[in-house]
Amino acid sequence: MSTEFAARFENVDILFPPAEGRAGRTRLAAATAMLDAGKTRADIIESTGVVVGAADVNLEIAKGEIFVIMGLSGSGKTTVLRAVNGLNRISRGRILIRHGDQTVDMTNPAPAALRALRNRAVSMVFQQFALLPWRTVRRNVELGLELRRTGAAETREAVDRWLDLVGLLPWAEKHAHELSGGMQQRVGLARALVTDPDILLMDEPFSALDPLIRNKLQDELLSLQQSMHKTIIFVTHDLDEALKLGNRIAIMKDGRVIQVGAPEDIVLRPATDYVAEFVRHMNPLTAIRAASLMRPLDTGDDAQGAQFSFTDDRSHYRLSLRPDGTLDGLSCNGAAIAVHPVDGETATPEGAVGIVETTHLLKDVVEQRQRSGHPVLVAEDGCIVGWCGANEVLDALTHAGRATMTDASPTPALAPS
Ligand SMILES: Nc1ncnc2c1ncn2[C@@H]1O[C@H](COP(=O)(O)OP(=O)(O)OP(=O)(O)O)[C@@H](O)[C@H]1O
Repeated sequence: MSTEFAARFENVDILFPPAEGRAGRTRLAAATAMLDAGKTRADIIESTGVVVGAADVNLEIAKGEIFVIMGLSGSGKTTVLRAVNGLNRISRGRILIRHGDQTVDMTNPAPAALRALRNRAVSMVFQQFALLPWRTVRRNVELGLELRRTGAAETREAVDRWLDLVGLLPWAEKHAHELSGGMQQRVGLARALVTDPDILLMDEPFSALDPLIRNKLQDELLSLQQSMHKTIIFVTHDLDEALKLGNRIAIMKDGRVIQVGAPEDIVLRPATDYVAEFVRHMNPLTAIRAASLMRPLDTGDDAQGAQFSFTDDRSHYRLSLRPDGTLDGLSCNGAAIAVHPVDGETATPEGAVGIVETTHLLKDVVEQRQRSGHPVLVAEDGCIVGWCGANEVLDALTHAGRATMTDASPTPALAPS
């Protein structure tokens, strides 16, 4: 990956020996040899007592992305996450963390470097919120700044700002037990972000919440991220959550990473039967984006404006593009028809054709089709690049998880008419 990395794992093993000291080291050496000989986790624990938390993990997490680590219980997600801030010791390989213009090697960090990293570069949000019950909301959020000995005025300003951003300013003087679970986790989030870390570690932060609140907090996190651009490493065992939040997802099994990819890579091109099995249970509406399901317009490299025609649901559409790729006009069965860019703020007028961006989800496309009764146009940076009709939507709904949409039956590009 050419983008700047925030964290990089290079051939990382994390093994948990049953004892410390020399006995532990001997067993670790035996376990490492077994790992290299291709023995399973079960074999290794049986003969050496060593638990393989993570094995041969290679990851590059880009600055500013939400990177999700997903897998079943015991697959090694938390083990990997906790290695980023030094809570788990690396047995072999190395982890590099970027902090400002420095690169910190987490293999054997000096205590002072580790403290500085935890105080300034990496913050964590926990599943069970981990708020201090005797402190008010405000005093909980202040914690990280207190450890840094930040001045009172600066602390107040930062805490107020974050409490406001998570919608809890009116609750600043309350205690944790007076807040709902969702509100407590918002405090956890504000507490982690108030120190302005480079990397935010989130370990199943929404798992303890009921589905409605969970969904709301996911939306809030995505909306905060639009302005924060933090590097977030997010652990979950829920594929729908992973697909919704992740720019990229790593799937783990038995301590190993078995696939890393964008949500659509995971859904449409699962690397193994194991991943495909997961994907069969996901919700395609919130996983597939317009870019994958659309039928592309084949405008060529030097299109000088063009006319395209297509048929959807027995209606005939013609669209013309200007030389810069923007829409000039659209007709349905010979009659001009209005279009409306879908921006999430203003509702599409009845009967108008919606224009979604390539990043919009299948659910947005379905909603637009439902609303207008017409296909949906797909744009990228203002240029029309494709459209989604009934067949494209059906294909996406029925083929997702069988990995046939793009591999075995590619949708042909439409040539200019
Ligand atoms: N400190 C530790 N000492 C010994 N074994 C550990 C330790 N931490 C994790 N393990 C073991 O490592 C393996 C991976 O655990 P980990 O907590 O990373 O899994 P996980 O995918 O996060 O699971 P969960 O979703 O249940 O938290 C498990 O077998 C676990 O028992």
